[in-house]
Amino acid sequence: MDLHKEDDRGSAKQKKVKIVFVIGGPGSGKGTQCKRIAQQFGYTHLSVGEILRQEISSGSETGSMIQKIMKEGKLVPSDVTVRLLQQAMQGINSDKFLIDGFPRNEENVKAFEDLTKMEPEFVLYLDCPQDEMEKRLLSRNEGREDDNVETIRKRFKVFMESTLPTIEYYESKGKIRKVDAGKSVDEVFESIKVIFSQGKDYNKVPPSRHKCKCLIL
Ligand SMILES: Nc1ncnc2c1ncn2[C@@H]1O[C@H](COP(=O)(O)OP(=O)(O)OP(=O)(O)O)[C@@H](O)[C@H]1O
Ligand SMILES: Nc1ccn([C@@H]2O[C@H](COP(=O)(O)O)[C@@H](O)[C@H]2O)c(=O)n1
Ligand SMILES: [Mg+2]
Repeated sequence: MDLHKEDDRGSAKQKKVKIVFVIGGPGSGKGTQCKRIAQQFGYTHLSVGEILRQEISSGSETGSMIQKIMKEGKLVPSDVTVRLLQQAMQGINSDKFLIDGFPRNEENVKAFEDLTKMEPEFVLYLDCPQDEMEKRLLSRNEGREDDNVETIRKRFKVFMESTLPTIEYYESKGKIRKVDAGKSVDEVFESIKVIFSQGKDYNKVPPSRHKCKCLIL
């Protein structure tokens, strides 16, 4: 991604943009925690699900394609997702992005790396038991078309089958920072604060010790 800024003498120099991905199952609390992180640590929060929902609201043909996929709990093709994400990033003058709900599969990872030539500083993984996530989603009440039992279970399946391999990929690069997201909002944020306050070596998960608390339905 071409992100440049002018220095004091007017010459263009490369802007160092820091990216943190935030992943976790549906209802693990990504949006809730990202709002707090953005506020406390000065990140720009971009929810990829929200960017896709905005495209649906625009009434475009791409939006209606996205709507059908979302209703099914499936994943939008990565070229579409990453193009919309890149446009959103380019429209904001920030050097710290918190990208919520991305990547969701290996295709997302590849499309992001190919298009932007950037890598995340680290990946925050909110690990939450599935029964707790289901309970949260069923009482979320935000009018989301995908918050019904049938679609929620499809989304869990997609998480297990497609997103967990991306967690393993970033684990192999030492980039996963895992927190127990099954606790209260305040308790989860306490663990997250430690990660964002300390150096990037905090809470690395040794590759062989990674375990997800989700169950396949
Ligand atoms: N730690 C928590 N304890 C109890 N409820 C929570 C917690 N974190 C979030 N919630 C609630 O659970 C619901 C889902 O949270 P949130 O929208 O942040 O999840 P998400 O991971 O962004 O989900 P999605 O992937 O569907 O966008 C919300 O109603 C939120 O208020
Ligand atoms: N990288 C992504 C992110 C999201 N989607 C689609 O949007 C839905 C909602 O996402 P939330 O993060 O708001 O839960 C998700 O179920 C997918 O259909 C996607 O395809 N790719
Ligand atoms: Mg969310």
